[in-house]
Amino acid sequence: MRVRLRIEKWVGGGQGLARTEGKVALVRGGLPGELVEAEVVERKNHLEGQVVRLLEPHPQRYTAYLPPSADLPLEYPQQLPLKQGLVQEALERIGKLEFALAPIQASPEALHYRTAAQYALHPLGGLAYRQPRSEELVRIPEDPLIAPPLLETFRLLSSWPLANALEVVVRGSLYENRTQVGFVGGEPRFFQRTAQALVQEGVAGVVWAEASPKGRFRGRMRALAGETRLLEDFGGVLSSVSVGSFAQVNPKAAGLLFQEAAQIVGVGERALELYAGSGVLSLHLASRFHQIFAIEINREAVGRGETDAARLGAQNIVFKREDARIFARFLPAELVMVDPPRAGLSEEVLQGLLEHRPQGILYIACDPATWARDLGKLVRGGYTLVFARPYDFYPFTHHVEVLSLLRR
Ligand SMILES: C[S@@+](CC[C@H](N)C(=O)[O-])C[C@H]1O[C@@H](n2cnc3c(N)ncnc32)[C@H](O)[C@@H]1O
Repeated sequence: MRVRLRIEKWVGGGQGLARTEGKVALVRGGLPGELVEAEVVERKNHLEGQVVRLLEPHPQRYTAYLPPSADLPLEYPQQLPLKQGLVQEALERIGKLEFALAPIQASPEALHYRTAAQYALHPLGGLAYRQPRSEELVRIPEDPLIAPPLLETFRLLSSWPLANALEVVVRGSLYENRTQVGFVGGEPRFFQRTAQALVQEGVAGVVWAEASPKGRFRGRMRALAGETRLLEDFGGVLSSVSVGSFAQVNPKAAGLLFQEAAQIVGVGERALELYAGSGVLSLHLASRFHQIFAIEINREAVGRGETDAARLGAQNIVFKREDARIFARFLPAELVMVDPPRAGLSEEVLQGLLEHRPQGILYIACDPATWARDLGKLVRGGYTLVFARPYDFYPFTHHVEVLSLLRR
């Protein structure tokens, strides 16, 4: 059904909220203040849909080309109060907490900031994005969100027939000004010659990964050509990254967050970092604690962390390839730092924190909703929220990171 809506505000997940005939409508593709025409369907308690026509666009709507993943087409300065509002609202509505956030930290670059990107391969050649919630592929001629080292790789991959892969992943380093490429799907032998050619063209390394139902790079992987790791600068700490496991995609913005985290945690005997990745945060805190345990489930990330700590002489960081749920084995610790995936903390980790009650909990989050849910439980369990600041790691999208500190 087609309706005319005035978007009142932006809510979690990048949807515009509007009201029509006593009902709430949540629609994608609209910005606060805009008058739009939307195609909506009836859900249990609300309407849901997609903007099909802008009747009165936002005066600061961003009109240059953006890929479909960029769901916040607004001039950069206007994006920041929206994101601040999303986090503040999550804290109040989901966490049931009254707390004034510190002002959002903008990304040092509004465009060309991403050092990692995944694309589908279009059957007619070229790189594509899958439309949200559909299998439809949209060919993308350029990607203004990717950082300079990735631009040449994007161009190379766009011009080559890569029909055997399901997806291609690019990871770059600003520090080295180079990239790695990962092909997902098909068989490694399909990509051998392409991998060698890419390395000849200046790509640092190429890997292949099977299309695993467990997720990207969670199944078999094989190095096809060149190097498997690059060094990246995260706020003055040189840490390794690789195409096959997690690393922050906006190193300049993440570097600012790690630096502020190191300033606010104080000093102590022992700290634990859960969901540590390759331990970049632990490396930032190495001089503040006598010993740090970095707990991470991904073997490759743990391997990179151990190599980084050895290269940087941080002998007091001990990596453990473990599930965060067993963190209590490494207690007591004055500080527990967590940076979980979007789902937030598992019930076991939350209960463990409430039972063992470390003095401080540093919580870094990439999903304000699950962060607010977890913070509500920690505060009702006796912790006080003493600091929280949103960080914009992902300009032109609804995503926002948060740095926060709780004390008991
Ligand atoms: C959001 S990333 C943060 C990584 C790191 N702190 C950083 O900034 O680079 C989340 C990390 O948690 C890891 N992870 C996911 N589930 C886990 C679990 N149950 N136990 C331990 N680590 C887990 C992932 O492999 C990933 O490296």
